[in-house]
Amino acid sequence: MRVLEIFASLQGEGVNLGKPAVFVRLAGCPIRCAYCDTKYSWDFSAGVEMSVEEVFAKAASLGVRGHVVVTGGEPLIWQRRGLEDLACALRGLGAVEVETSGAYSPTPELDSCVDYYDVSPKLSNAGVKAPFSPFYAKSPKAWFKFVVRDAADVEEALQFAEVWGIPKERVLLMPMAQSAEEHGEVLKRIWDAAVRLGLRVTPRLHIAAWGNERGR
Ligand SMILES: C[S@@+](CC[C@H](N)C(=O)[O-])C[C@H]1O[C@@H](n2cnc3c(N)ncnc32)[C@H](O)[C@@H]1O
Ligand SMILES: Nc1nc2[nH]cc(C(=O)O)c2c(=O)[nH]1
Ligand code: SF4
Ligand SMILES: [Mg+2]
Repeated sequence: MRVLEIFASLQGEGVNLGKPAVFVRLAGCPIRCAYCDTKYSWDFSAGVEMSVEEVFAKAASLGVRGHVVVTGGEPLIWQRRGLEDLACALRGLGAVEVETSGAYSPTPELDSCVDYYDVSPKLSNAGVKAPFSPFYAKSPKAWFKFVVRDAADVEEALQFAEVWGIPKERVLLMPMAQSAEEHGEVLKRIWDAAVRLGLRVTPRLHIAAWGNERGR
């Protein structure tokens, strides 16, 4: 697998917000959202080639236990090429959370070693057409993080959830932002729509604290 970075931080997004965690960021993403804050991950040949054992050893050496986040790029492109073994090995450090666009359903082998899917389905604000696998709507391990920047996006997120049968309690709205300033502004823009439509909002903790600093 090609690995971009392995670091310790707080989970800054989603249902596990605030938990200390080890992050493993894999290279490559074919989806290419306009708002992506990790464009350096798109290249499939970025990062360095590492074995499952090497990734595990580096992740374990950081000393954080309890939670592991596998992200990218789009980590599911590494299915059948080591991702299943990696997820199962990382469980030795804690619960395994996979960050994914939801474009690809997991293999049964991957699913057996994942504790949480942090799915971020793509709305029109991504500026691309990305597929969405209905697998996630039915998975008790999946939570849905919609990137929104205004009230219209909040409406679209709710519609998406309704169309795909995603339970409303599993929906989290997340501000589209790459700086603390932008983060605060977008929170204010989406606030009233979230209240009106009964949707939960979670911040991006690392963006509020550090901006879009790599390794945070
Ligand atoms: C870089 S992606 C990697 C995982 C996967 N490719 C995905 O999109 O879920 C990690 C998370 O960052 C979110 N994200 C990327 N750019 C963002 C931005 N500018 N504002 C808010 N969230 C963003 C994505 O929606 C996703 O939830
Ligand atoms: N602190 C922190 N939390 C995160 N949760 C998901 C991230 C990602 O880039 O996938 C991320 C990230 O890059 N940093
Ligand atoms: S799917 Fe994720 S990594 Fe890929 S471009 Fe979109 S936000 Fe970035
Ligand atoms: Mg990130």
